[in-house]
Amino acid sequence: MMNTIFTPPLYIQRYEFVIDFVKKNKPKKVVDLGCNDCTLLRKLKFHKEIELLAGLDIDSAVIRDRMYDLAPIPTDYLQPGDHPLTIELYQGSVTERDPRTKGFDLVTSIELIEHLQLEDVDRFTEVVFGYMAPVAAIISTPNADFNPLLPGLTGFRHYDHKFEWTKAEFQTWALKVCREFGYMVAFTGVGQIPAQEESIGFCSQVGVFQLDRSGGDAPRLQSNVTEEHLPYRLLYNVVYPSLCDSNIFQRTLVNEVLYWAETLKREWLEETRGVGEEESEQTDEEEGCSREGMEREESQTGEEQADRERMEAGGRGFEVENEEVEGEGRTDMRQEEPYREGQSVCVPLVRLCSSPRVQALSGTVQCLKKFLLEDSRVKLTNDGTAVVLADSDDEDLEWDENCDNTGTGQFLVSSVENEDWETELGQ
Ligand SMILES: C[S@@+](CC[C@H](N)C(=O)[O-])C[C@H]1O[C@@H](n2cnc3c(N)ncnc32)[C@H](O)[C@@H]1O
Ligand SMILES: [Mg+2]
Repeated sequence: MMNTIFTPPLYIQRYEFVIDFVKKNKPKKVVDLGCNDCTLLRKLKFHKEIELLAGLDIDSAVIRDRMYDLAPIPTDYLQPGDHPLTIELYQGSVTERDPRTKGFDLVTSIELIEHLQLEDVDRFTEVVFGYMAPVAAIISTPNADFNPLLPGLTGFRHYDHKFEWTKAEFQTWALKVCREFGYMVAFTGVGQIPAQEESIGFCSQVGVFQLDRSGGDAPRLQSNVTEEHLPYRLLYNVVYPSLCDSNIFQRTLVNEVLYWAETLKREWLEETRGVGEEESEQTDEEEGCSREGMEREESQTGEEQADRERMEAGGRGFEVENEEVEGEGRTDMRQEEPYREGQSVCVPLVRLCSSPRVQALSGTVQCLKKFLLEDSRVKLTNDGTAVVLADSDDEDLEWDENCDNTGTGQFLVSSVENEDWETELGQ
């Protein structure tokens, strides 16, 4: 009923209120008490600053209902985020203390307290503000003063509500919390009817509590439970892949480098083949001379043009002009093109940095070199300035031990890597 008179619906406005707070305050650890089917958690999951997102509800069935919607999706593996994210869902009561809920930056309790008996509200108050002691807490509950404006409402707004507080009652409770536990509170809310009497306030009243650090340490409740006592039951726990994990970082960078190097190689082979055909009537093509062909400015194709545009779009891609690149000191754009060495094609690291993603991951050519030197899946030239690839269009078929002049079998390894991905993604 309530939702029909507000646009967007009242429950959405409550979630948006929390999301706006998160955007402004960037908490790293957030726990939602009375998380129900995790709707708010699903929205918060996209806020990159959050590193630990927890949910608690007394009703395990309602959590289980959609908890797997919080699982990482294939994109999370293919493009891991910069920040770590752990999600934990617990079944338990807000009236009990569990050490896993301590140390949070933000506790949210949206339309929960009115479902508790009043004596349990006292326990909730002690647990949240005395024991969990978050930096901030957002508590929302119906505003009984607003009820006369709700068409057709007799009694409470929901059959399970044990009480509905007026503005004055909510504020009395909140100010007592502040005094006892060392918090400051701001009163606000969501859901207003235009031209309503201002004194009535919002349909859902909200208290935003902030730990008051001005007066030193606030009094904290002594816990009479041992820290080993874990009354909440962990129902679901997932750690998202992130670039903070060095294995994931390395794998992401190598995949990106191999993909981009193969793309550049293929484009370059197509271009040199075109040049080769033009020149074939005049000269016998020798191995190693294709690079000269590429240096012919007039041979620029549409793809090369696109490449150069990509390089420019990469912005920092060619800061390498200021960097010392070991070996030949390549600073000439033309010398950054792939070149042939025996049966291999070498793609300069400088050129690979024209991929904005490779650039963003590695930072500089020197760092890229360092990362790749540590990885057996990538073969570098002796001077470490270029990635060595098999000189063929279909490396899976043709890059066998006979043509692997590097002895690393790098593409066999990298295709195993691809199979790993498929297993991981369940494809
Ligand atoms: C009205 S729903 C609100 C759900 C959600 N916060 C939202 O805004 O959409 C109240 C939730 O609190 C949960 N709940 C009730 N008593 C609880 C308790 N003692 N401890 C933890 N959760 C409780 C209920 O199971 C229910 O999911
Ligand atoms: Mg309610």
